[in-house]
Amino acid sequence: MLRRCLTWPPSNQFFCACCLSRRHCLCHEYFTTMAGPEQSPSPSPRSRVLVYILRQDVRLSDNPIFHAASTLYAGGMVDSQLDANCNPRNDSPLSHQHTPHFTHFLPVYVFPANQVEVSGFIANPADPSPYQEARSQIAGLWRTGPHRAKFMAEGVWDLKQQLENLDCDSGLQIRVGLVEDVVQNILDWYAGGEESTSSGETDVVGIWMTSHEGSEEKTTEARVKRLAKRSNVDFKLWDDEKYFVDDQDLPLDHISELPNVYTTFRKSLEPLRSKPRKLIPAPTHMPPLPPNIPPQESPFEIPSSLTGLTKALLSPLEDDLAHGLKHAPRWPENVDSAHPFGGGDQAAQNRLTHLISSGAMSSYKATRNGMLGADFSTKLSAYLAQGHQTARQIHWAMIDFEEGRGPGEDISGYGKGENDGTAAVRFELLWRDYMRLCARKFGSGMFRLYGVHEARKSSKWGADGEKGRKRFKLLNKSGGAGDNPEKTREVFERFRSGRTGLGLIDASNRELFLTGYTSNRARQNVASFLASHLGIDWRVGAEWYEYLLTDYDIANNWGNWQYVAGVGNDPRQGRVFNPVKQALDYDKNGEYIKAWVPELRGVELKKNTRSGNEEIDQEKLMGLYQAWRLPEDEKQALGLKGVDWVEQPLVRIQFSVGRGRGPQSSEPRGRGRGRGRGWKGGNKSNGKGSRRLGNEDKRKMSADGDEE
Ligand SMILES: Cc1cc2nc3c(=O)[nH]c(=O)nc-3n(C[C@H](O)[C@H](O)[C@H](O)COP(=O)(O)OP(=O)(O)OC[C@H]3O[C@@H](n4cnc5c(N)ncnc54)[C@H](O)[C@@H]3O)c2cc1C
Repeated sequence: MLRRCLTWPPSNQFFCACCLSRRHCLCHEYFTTMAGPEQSPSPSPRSRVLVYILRQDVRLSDNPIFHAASTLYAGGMVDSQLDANCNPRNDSPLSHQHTPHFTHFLPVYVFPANQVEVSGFIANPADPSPYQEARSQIAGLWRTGPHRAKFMAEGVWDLKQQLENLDCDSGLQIRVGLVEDVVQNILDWYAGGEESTSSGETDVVGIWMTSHEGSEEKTTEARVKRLAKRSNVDFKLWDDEKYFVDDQDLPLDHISELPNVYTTFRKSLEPLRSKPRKLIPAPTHMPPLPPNIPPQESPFEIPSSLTGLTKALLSPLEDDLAHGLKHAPRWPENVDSAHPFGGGDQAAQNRLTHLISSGAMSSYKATRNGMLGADFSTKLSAYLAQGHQTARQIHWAMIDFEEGRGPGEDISGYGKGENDGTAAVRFELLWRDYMRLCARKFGSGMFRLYGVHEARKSSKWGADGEKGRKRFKLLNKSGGAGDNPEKTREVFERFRSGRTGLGLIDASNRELFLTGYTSNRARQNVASFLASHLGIDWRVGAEWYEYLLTDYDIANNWGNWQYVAGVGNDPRQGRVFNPVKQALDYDKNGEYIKAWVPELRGVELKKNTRSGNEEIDQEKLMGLYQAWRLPEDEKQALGLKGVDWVEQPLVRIQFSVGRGRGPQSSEPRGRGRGRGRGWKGGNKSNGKGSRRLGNEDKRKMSADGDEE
């Protein structure tokens, strides 16, 4: 049943009315040429399946593999891999000579059993799971918590529906297990293994996947490659297209040349606006799924609805949602999540459109250090992390605004080129690239206690990576600083529960626990507090974030944690954020702390001046930032007497407002990652002496550059 093409593919050609193929069509089992007349049926050919293993590239748009599969199947050239100047890329991983001829395309998304707990997929609860629980190495926490699990499920389901809606027999298979086990199962099944019944007519001709910077993910890639080779199947690892500036356009011959300072890296690429490559169009037609598809291997079963999928992911976690915490945070009244967004390619595009048309993108530079509400920053991180969206999609949407196309006509700056907000977003997207490149450069050094210093063995950290370095308290044994691991575990529990006694830290940790999100400003303070004020192994903090963050991203999380902990690529080693000073700068009316620590909502901050005006009572504000400083009668009235985090805070920071820089006059100057706001040498946990910024500190702060 061949028809002449009217719209797609280009006219004067023929295509199969069922699957729209212009080439080898199995719907009616004949082979047709692109423009040739209808031919008589030939003997039934074997199906030739190209398998696409998806990980963090769960989207149809700007996806090189979907695009290539669609284009090649339709007999076209993969011509849309364009560089920033619209020139065809000469680095496409596809050459037509090396592309396997395929008749069917099998996209498979795998929930990897080493990272996501999959026991909730076991069909018969009496059956044991063949996999260990997906827990972190040091603190034994779940690796994927409920917020991200739900977001991932939504993204996968969205893609599945998009593929099914193309109406060309395409779709997405969902599997659980180790990626290599899933691949092995597919290969065995099609090779006619025991369990297959009607699969003998099919050959797997290729396995494609997108490369990833994580060391664990790299191991998976190597294993899949080995399996493919063993089965004589073509394996192709596609370049990651998720960079803002494509990694192939960097002025580096080898990753070892990546500068150890972000500023140097950024300067080598400016102006950033001119660097990203063009988008890859979303396919409108895909090759069909194979007629027979290997089932999920037992004992697991894949649910047939999004609700079922989410339930299977969440059920093992729900057994202990408090995660062993005696005082797990509870959702306070009258506060909204800053990140109420669902997962998926469509949701990502909607969010992006909202940011542009509401003006939030243009005002980003001014608002990005906020902590309350949905629009102070983009909240695109989770979409980027799961590959529901690419950085260059954000870039090109901003270009449209800057050049006066698309939404946002009413917003100031429309059609007037790059503005402070859009430039600042590009700046952050490049930070994200940089973290990914650091992950590539330092590999497993990202996860070591002494981070990249251990990997580098820098002289600063001692030629043997040991000498003169700061000691961290460990959870399982003494870290060498006379610490007691049992006590460290208790402190870590109070940290996770949002009961340290430091308002900003507790608000952020409670928000994170309950919503899966906390702002960049808060993250910096929390990480600094754990690593420097509490002196605890920063990696357990990173694991805690890995568990809870919806936007968890291996490079961004581990890279930022080690950066703030002073063992990463920070030119200003040893900075410490003062969470009281930071609260004064970024939560000067205490709204954020009151939102997430409801026990403190009753603290009355306003007082009348002699002239009858209202002003913030500085002493009360300090009591909000550290509740131990509240007057005794107020503690009594608020029911805070005897509460551990109020009366025995983990750290007491002596800090007072003065020298003309009271909160009303203190406008935040720094833009992030501690720049200008960090507090060097800040752990005053012994409570001795008042800490004010001396001239030396101020000098260093302004000289320290302005990088975020
Ligand atoms: C200790 C710590 C842990 C972090 N863990 C993660 C993580 O697991 N996943 C993650 O995506 N980000 C992480 N970040 C970076 C940053 O906090 C988040 O990207 C940001 O808060 C997400 O909110 P947003 O999308 O509104 O960001 P925006 O401020 O709107 O920024 C736009 C985008 O730029 C990128 N970006 C922004 N800040 C950074 C940064 N400091 N480093 C790298 N990329 C950045 C993100 O992709 C973000 O979506 C971490 C930061 C710290 C200090």
